[in-house]
Amino acid sequence: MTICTLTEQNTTSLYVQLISVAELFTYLRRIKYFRVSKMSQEIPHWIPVVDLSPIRGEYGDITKEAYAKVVTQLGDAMSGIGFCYLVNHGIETAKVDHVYDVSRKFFAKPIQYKRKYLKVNPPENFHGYTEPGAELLNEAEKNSTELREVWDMWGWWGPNKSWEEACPDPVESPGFTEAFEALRPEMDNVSKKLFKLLALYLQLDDEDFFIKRHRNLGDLSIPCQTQMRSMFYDVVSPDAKLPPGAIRCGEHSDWGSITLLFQDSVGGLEVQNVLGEWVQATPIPDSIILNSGQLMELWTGGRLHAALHRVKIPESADSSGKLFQQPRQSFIYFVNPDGPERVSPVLPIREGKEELATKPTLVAFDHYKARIVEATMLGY
Ligand SMILES: O=C(O)CCC(=O)C(=O)O
Ligand SMILES: [Fe+2]
Repeated sequence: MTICTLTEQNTTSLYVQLISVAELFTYLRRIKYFRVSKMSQEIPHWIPVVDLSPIRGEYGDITKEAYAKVVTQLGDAMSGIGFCYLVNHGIETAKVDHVYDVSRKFFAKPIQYKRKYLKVNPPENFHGYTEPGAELLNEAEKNSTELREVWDMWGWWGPNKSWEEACPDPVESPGFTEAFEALRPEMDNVSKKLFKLLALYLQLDDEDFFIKRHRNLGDLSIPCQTQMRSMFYDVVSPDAKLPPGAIRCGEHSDWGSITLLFQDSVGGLEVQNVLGEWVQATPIPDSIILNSGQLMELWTGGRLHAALHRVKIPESADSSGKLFQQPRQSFIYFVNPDGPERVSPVLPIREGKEELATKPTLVAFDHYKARIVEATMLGY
């Protein structure tokens, strides 16, 4: 009996010595994944594509039968890797292209021009321009440098500067503000449909649970931190000395309810799956990438998890064999609950997400402000 036990122990320790620490880590995560994943049959090694054509059109016109055609696919994706591509989402391509166009023109302007629009009064208000390196989404890597520059278009305006004062000069940047504003109702419409689908998937008692907590969608008078964010990742010259830990966007999870992301064809976005592996979010033309944020994770007891993601600098060989980086443009609609909303789990805590049970109830406004302070300590 004793000999047998010793032999087992020896075998185990020998095995542990033979496999690398990295393999051990992956192995442990895998065990944990199989324990936590009762809903998804597959290990998420890719980002699923969800076709929204059954629910094209106005939120108010979509039937239960139409939602039923999409609900499982969307919900499985969001409770699996936590990310999916939305195709046939019905958002007008011309409006999306217009935002790309005005964004590229704005970011191409001299830094002196862009600095006129630096954010005033964050975290109370987060509208305006952010210089490269001034914001750090990866709170754990305080010494890294995130190379993106950002324009944030706050939705609710509150007691701050007037809209006209805070937006780029209409002569210097014609159509800039209008492009974002034209897209906003479209984003609100698709967001409401997604909230309906998620509530149906999760079988919440009230299928309008999320809708009721995002009345800011379509009503700009409601205090909230829903925002559009346009991001430009400039070319880095092959000979440039990058600061240590330079990355386009450090690993992080988003802060709010859901995120809708448009990216150009350059790529570089990666999503971490439950095994700790980085999965490429390869650009799919005309798609939107959807993911859930920290408040959605908390609300759903971890059923919809806020996956870590990052944007690496893509490198490819040019004719001289040097590495070069391509510029990249993306933009996001970050959907957040109405500001005073108090968020705590409404579903049983998912296995593996026990830490959520220990979190205090978060007030949407306070949570977002705390995240802004954390991310912007360097730059403002
Ligand atoms: O630019 C991207 O593709 C992603 C940026 C991002 O994840 C963020 O700003 O939260
Ligand atoms: Fe993000």
